[in-house]
Amino acid sequence: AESTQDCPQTPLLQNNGICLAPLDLIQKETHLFTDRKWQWKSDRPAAWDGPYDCIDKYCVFVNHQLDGMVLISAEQNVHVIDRFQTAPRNNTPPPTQQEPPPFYVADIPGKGIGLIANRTIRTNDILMRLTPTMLIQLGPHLDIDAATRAALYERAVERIPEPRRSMFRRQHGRTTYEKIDRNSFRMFINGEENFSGHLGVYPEASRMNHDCRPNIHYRIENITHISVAVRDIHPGEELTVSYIDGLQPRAERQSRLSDWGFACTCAHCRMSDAEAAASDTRMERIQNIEGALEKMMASGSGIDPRLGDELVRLLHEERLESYLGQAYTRAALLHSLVGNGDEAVRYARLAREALIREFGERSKDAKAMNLLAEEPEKHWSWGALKVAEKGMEKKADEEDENWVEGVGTQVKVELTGNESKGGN
Ligand SMILES: C[S@@+](CC[C@H](N)C(=O)[O-])C[C@H]1O[C@@H](n2cnc3c(N)ncnc32)[C@H](O)[C@@H]1O
Repeated sequence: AESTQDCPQTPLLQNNGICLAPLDLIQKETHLFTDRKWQWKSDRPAAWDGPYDCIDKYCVFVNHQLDGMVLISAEQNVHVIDRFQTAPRNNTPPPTQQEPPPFYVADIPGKGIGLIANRTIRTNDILMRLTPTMLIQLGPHLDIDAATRAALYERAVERIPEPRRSMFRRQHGRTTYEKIDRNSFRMFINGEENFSGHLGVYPEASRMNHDCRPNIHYRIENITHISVAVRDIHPGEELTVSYIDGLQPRAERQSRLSDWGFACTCAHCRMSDAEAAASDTRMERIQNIEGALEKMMASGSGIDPRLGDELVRLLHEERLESYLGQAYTRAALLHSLVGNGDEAVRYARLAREALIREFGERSKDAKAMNLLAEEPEKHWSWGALKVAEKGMEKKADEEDENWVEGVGTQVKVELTGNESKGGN
């Protein structure tokens, strides 16, 4: 690219009259990988090797304390991950002291391989706690041209130590790119900061097939992937997770899964049309209740705790136990607001348990529900509507507007919550 003839107009790409090809063109033609020195912070974090095979700002790093976890990312993310208190797998008790896993790998008709329970698993049992085999920033996965990306991924996979490399290669998918794309879990390692989005590769967890009514919920805490049972599971049952938002009617779910690359054969998708129609009606009702509750709580008026009871009942009927945390929370708040103390406390206990299962011990909503369960009178919602009603009377008398608005705002903020579900 020495002639200036094809140069773009921008002077930024020119250097002393010589037109430099844009970076992606250079990469496309030469697969120009470079090893680098640490640049972002002067100290190299002790657990990390690299940076290797850099393309633009993305390099390969290896963490030799986390069983050789391979990271493809911008260097600053090494420092983000380095702050996490992540237990390496090899710090788990030696195999002789470990219980054998409560599942085995088997061929599942129509689905490839999957996991089957070999003994009874109880609700809230944790089945797997995994550090990633690989972590890939979304940037290189989405932005680098396909040929360079394929070469980069091959180099990165070569750095995974055995036996994890073979396990990676045994995953579903024809190419390395497909194995990453079809099996990984989307995650954010640094909240909403730039460059936070990553794909986590956890081959042991990826053996779980999809079910629209899963018995396993997963969450990712920092970079640790945790699988928890959402109901009791009997020996011989398949362990399943949901790859999509499960609160959708059958046609919508199937369309999303077909975008994902397969036709779902789970029991819920194979139901008769009559059963599916009844299920879809329940799903519609769930959506309508959710909408009504949002409005109710935002306005702070017309609070009807029976809607909370119905929401919880419908989720149980639909076997959507992985969504119970928020539903129990809503039911607890509705009952608390109107002063139904016993019901509020009962739901708050259930909410606390479900929220810890879904979001972990550090869940803020679980802490709020713990307060409502243990010291209800200290919770903001406790009988608040009665107080608000008194306030309304007061407002009518004294034109005191701010007071009632304050209650409405608080209700809205508490209910919306900011904890989100995990997802592929
Ligand atoms: C993450 S992998 C799960 C493990 C996979 N069965 C294997 O053999 O490695 C996802 C793939 O499994 C298959 N699969 C998962 N859930 C399924 C389902 N409910 N119905 C049909 N195929 C399914 C699809 O081929 C999908 O692309």
